[in-house]
Amino acid sequence: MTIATDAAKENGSNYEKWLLDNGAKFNNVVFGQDPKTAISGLFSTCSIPSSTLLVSIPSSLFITTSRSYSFLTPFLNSLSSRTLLSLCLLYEKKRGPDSFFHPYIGILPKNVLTPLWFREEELELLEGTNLEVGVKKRKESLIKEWKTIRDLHDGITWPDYLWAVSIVTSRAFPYSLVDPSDKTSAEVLIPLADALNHEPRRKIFWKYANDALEIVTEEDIGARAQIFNNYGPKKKLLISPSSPTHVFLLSDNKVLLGYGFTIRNNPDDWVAIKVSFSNSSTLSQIQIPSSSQTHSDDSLGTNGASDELSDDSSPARIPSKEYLLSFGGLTNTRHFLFSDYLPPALLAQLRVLVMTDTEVELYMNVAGKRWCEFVGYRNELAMLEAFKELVWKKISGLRRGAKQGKLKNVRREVLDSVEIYREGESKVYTGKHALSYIHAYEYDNAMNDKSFANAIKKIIDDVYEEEDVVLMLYLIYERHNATSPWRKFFQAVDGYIMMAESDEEEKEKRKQIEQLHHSLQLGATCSIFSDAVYTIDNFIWAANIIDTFSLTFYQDGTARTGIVPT
Ligand SMILES: C[S@@+](CC[C@H](N)C(=O)[O-])C[C@H]1O[C@@H](n2cnc3c(N)ncnc32)[C@H](O)[C@@H]1O
Repeated sequence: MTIATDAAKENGSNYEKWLLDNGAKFNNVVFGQDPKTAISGLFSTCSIPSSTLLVSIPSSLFITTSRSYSFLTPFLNSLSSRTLLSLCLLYEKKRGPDSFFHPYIGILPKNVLTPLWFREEELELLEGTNLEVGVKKRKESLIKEWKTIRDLHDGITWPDYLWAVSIVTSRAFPYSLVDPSDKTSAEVLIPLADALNHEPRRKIFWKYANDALEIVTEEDIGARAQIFNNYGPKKKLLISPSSPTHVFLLSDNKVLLGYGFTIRNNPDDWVAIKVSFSNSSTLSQIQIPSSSQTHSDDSLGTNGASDELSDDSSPARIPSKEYLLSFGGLTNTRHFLFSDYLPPALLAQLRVLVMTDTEVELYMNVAGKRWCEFVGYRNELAMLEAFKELVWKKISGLRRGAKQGKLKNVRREVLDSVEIYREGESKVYTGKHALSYIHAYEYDNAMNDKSFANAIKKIIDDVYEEEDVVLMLYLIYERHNATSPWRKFFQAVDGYIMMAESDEEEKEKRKQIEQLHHSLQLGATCSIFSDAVYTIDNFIWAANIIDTFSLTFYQDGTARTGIVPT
């Protein structure tokens, strides 16, 4: 969220005149304020069809490091391009009315509420989130950079520097837009183009032509509607575990860190999650860092993310597992989780992590093209447990952090913004990814089958309370369904018998099942549950399957039971 000052508002008309006098073009577009949020942006004056040029800004209005700023020379090889551009902006600001850019600088916000501007107490609100560690690191590195340049321009204070960097972070465009051959991470400030606010997935196109940046809408815009930019990638990205491109999607961690606002139900939300390997393959040894790394904040363009295995987290201490991981191209332990996307590489890595020695040995001989998609039933269950543990550690960290936040000395806008961010992160962890993976005979599946659900409701009062029984009946029901999607699984476990510890135990189990069978009065109530199919032996079979293959998972904080069939 930017805080527009009165001075900035007053300067608005000067600014517009400056833009027009210097060749900027507005095509049925005006500056305005969103009536609900009071955020300034660009609005249409009439309806605008797709493919229309909205604004055009000549390059003479751009602030770039390629202008001749001689004070930059000693720093060209030592400072980041973002810092260099920040120095140019500060230089223009210090020149006051003598600067050509004075009208532009006058409309820039006095602060940008990214976490770099948070007070100590406000930073506590980030505990347990992806940003917790990233923000501290980012601030430290900025302070270090500031110390190297603070004597320039007759002295640069930390607040001056923070302001300039925040303006660049929240408003600059990648320089490659102006010069596609530029492979550096240089950025450029483009007045007017930076007046557009962000909305995910908006179809807008920027192009550099005739020495000007042109912004073209790729969708129809209604009359007097706000015109949005999409600060994220303009092309649909393939989400691929081996490609870092999906980190360009502007999830709330990036939006908050780079631009100082958050988006409720952001469709582009993701979280970074990291698996650490240790010397043992037991579940308890899975170490999840208290907060996974985050990426450097971003401009209106994109930034890459690098990933390295630290010595500590290297699987090298388990030679055979290390071999399996490198064979499968799975040495990158950082993954990006979306609410509806679970990276296959993460699951494959967890399968390796939880492998027993026997599984490692067997798998070394058979690992082929479909690498680590499935190792075995035991392994699959252990892998899901590991995944659950990993995700639940993150969720409980988020919950703990939410409670710890002290509300004293916390600004309302920061509280609201962080709350939306935390909610988004939590939704990613509790999203459908794990549940869709467990395409199991779980309660919801069963109750989605109408004839089964109707029949069940006749015999069980509280179906939710009796989830296990529903699951047992559903297993038998599906086993006798010729087109069941789980036929392969049924074949694999056809002769499955439960090994009781003793005869006594076996007798006791049988007795309990007989009692259950009797109490349900199945055939008498409903033809679906015919006595010929719902025999005591089939009940025992279903109970065995549940005992062996079921696992508990959590949906919206409630424990549910499911079976992993393949
Ligand atoms: C490139 S500027 C956009 C124009 C800006 N609103 C202005 O008045 O100059 C980026 C800043 O606009 C604000 N912004 C952009 N999109 C927003 C959104 N969807 N919700 C809230 N604030 C937004 C944030 O303060 C962000 O740092």
